Amino acid sequence: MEFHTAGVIGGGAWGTALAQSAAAAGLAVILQAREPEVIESIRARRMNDAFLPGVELDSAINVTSDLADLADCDLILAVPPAQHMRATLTAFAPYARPGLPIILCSKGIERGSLKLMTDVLAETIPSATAAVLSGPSFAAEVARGLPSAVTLACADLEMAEALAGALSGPVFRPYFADDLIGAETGGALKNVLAIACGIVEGRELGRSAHAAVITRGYAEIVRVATALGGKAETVAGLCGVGDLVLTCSSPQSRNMSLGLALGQGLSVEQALAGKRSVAEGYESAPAVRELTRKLGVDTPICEATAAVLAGEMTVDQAIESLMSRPLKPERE
Ligand SMILES: NC(=O)c1ccc[n+]([C@@H]2O[C@H](COP(=O)([O-])OP(=O)(O)OC[C@H]3O[C@@H](n4cnc5c(N)ncnc54)[C@H](O)[C@@H]3O)[C@@H](O)[C@H]2O)c1
Ligand SMILES: O=P(O)(O)OC[C@H](O)CO
Repeated sequence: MEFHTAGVIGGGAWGTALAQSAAAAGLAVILQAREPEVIESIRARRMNDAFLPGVELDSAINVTSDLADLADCDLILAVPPAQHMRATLTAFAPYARPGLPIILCSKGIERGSLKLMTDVLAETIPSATAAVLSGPSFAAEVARGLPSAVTLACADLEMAEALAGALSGPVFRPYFADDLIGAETGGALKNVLAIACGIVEGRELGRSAHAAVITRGYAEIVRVATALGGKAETVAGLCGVGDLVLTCSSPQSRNMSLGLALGQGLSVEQALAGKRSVAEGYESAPAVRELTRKLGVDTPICEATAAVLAGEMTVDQAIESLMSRPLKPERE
C-alpha cells in the first residue's frame, strides 16, 4: 500500500497540526477548512491564526474550502468536532472512493444516537476503510515538532501498520492496533474525566484526590470499552492511559481548563464564554452518561461530572456523592 497524498477535513487546531505532521512525514497535504479567515491566513502567512496561532505551516500543505478537492487523496484524516462528524462525513461521502482509508481523529460520542465515530462513519460512508487515531497529543506541541506517540487502529492490522508508516515522521510515532472500539473509548471518556480532574485542581482538593480520579477514571474507561466490545489492553496504551494522564495533568487541555474554572467557582456559561475552541468533554458528557446507563456500566466520576455540567449538582454535592458511595472491591 502506497500513500502519497493526505486530505485533512477540519482546519481547527488538531486538523492543522495533523496536516503539519503529515507533511513532515513526506505526504502532500490538502487541508479543508470551513472558515474563510483560516483559509486566508494560511494562504497569506502560512499560519492558522484562528485555531493554531504562532506556528508556521509547511509549504507542502495546500488549503481549500471545498471537500471535492480531497477526492483524489490516498487517505483522509477526519478532524471535525465529534458532534459535527456526521454532517461532515455526509458532505464528503460523494467524493469517497470505495475502500478509501478514513482515519477518525475526533474524540467524542454523538449525542442522541450515542454512537462512536466509527459507527457514524459506517452509517455515512459504509464503503470506507475505518481507522482511528487517538492518544496523548496536544496540537500546539505536535505542530511545533515536539515528539509524540499515538495509537492508530484499524480492524485490518496490515492496513493499520501501513497507515502508521505513512503518517510516522521523525517526531510523530503511531503505534498500530486492531481494536477500533478500545481506541475510541479512551479518547471520548478521558475528556469528561479531565474536566473532573480540573475541578479537583480548581477546588484545591490535593494531589491525592487528583491521582484517585485518574485511577478510578481509568477503571471507568476499561469498563465502558469492554462493555462495547473493545479490549482492556488497548485502553492500557496511548489512547487510554496515555491520553488520560496527559489531559488530566495540564491546563493546556481545554477540558481540564474548563474543569479548573468550574472548581474555582465559575459557572459553565462563564467558563465557556467567548471560547471558539471545542471542549469535547462538555459536548460528550450527556452522551457518555446516557450510554453507560444503557450499558448498565458503573461510571460514577463521569456521571457526577455530567451532572455538574448540566447544573444538576454543585461541585460540593458531586464530591459528596462520590465519597459516600458504598465501599467496594478495587478490582471487579
Ligand atoms: N486540539 C488538540 O490538541 C486535539 C488533539 C487531539 C484530538 N483533538 C480532537 O480533534 C477534534 C477537533 O478539535 P480541534 O482542537 O481541532 O478543534 P478547535 O477547537 O481547534 O476548532 C474548532 C473546530 O470546529 C470546527 N467547526 C465549528 N463548527 C463546525 C460545524 N458546524 N461543522 C463542522 N466543523 C465545525 C471548526 O471549523 C474548527 O475546525 C476534537 O474532537 C478534539 O477532541 C484535538
Ligand atoms: O485540549 P483537549 O482537552 O481537547 O485535549 C487535547 C488532546 O485530546 C490531548 O490528547
